[in-house]
Amino acid sequence: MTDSDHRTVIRAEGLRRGYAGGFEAVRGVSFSVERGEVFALLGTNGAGKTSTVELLEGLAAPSGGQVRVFGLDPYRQRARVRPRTGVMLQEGGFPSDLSVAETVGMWGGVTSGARPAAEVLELVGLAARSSVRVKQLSGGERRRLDLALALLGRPEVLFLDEPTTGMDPEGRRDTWALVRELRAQGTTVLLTTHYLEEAEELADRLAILHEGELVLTGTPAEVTGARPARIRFTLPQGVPAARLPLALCAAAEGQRVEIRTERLQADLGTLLRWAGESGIELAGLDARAASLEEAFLEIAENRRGPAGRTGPMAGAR
Ligand SMILES: Nc1ncnc2c1ncn2[C@@H]1O[C@H](COP(=O)(O)OP(=O)(O)OP(=O)(O)O)[C@@H](O)[C@H]1O
Repeated sequence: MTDSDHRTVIRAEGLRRGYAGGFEAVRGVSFSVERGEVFALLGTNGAGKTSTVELLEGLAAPSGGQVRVFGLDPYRQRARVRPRTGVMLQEGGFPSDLSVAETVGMWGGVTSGARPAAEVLELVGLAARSSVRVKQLSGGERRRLDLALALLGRPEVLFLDEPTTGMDPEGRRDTWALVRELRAQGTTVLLTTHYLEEAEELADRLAILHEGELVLTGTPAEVTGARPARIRFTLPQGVPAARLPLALCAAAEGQRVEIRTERLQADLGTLLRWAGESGIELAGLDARAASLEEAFLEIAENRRGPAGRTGPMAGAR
């Protein structure tokens, strides 16, 4: 069975991308995306996300391996693949003197089966800004316009490269709601993001890239579920951490204590009973399951090369 009659919409196998000068930004990446799925590609700055997505979009040919979208080669068979995809690049680059409506109209003119401009502007929450010139839009509004253009052709597959960068929290929530709505209508979404919360909110599955290699793939629950939860608090002066119940695997620095556990509920119960019975107040008590951010940082830390190629941690700021 081929991908074109199968549920698999995107398939990357041993994908490589080298740049002039010999640097290889993508080093043997394999994954697949199923129809109707939101798949997030995460990674530190320079991990190779954009280099990978451009191969999927057919903007460049891989230097090794293979990519298929709808069972087709997106580079060599671009004319057949492109009309079925929507691409939101990191930089839209449209003429800044045109109004929002003119920009959408111009784009619609070269898009087959385009949605009406008013409909697409309504979708991305820009209807009230349609007569404003592009150069007068805020950074977040420009991202919405980028998204509007990507949605014009009612794409089966939507590539979103850092879609909410520059958006305020409300804009981000609106965009998340829109992505969920598109998924509910059957659109497949491949997303890159620096916001781990965004991946946690949206992704059915995710992959973490590091220095051009895929180091982890799974659902958000699989990625975080394999890691311990943690409980943090500060003990009152005069109460040493040595007095904590032995069953708790605690590490202390002065009065500040951190417990790492795979049995969050049981250990939290033990701790609270002990504190209650001893009349001890646990200041700043904080208990939480492992987050995607922790999984991400762990990978980035463990794999940081001696030459320090790894940039600042995305999402850690
Ligand atoms: N045209 C190019 N020529 C040479 N090297 C390049 C080129 N484009 C990207 N690179 C390098 O390839 C690596 C991967 O870049 P890429 O933009 O794919 O990473 P990214 O994960 O998207 O990063 P970011 O999160 O910062 O957007 C980086 O080290 C980058 O400097």
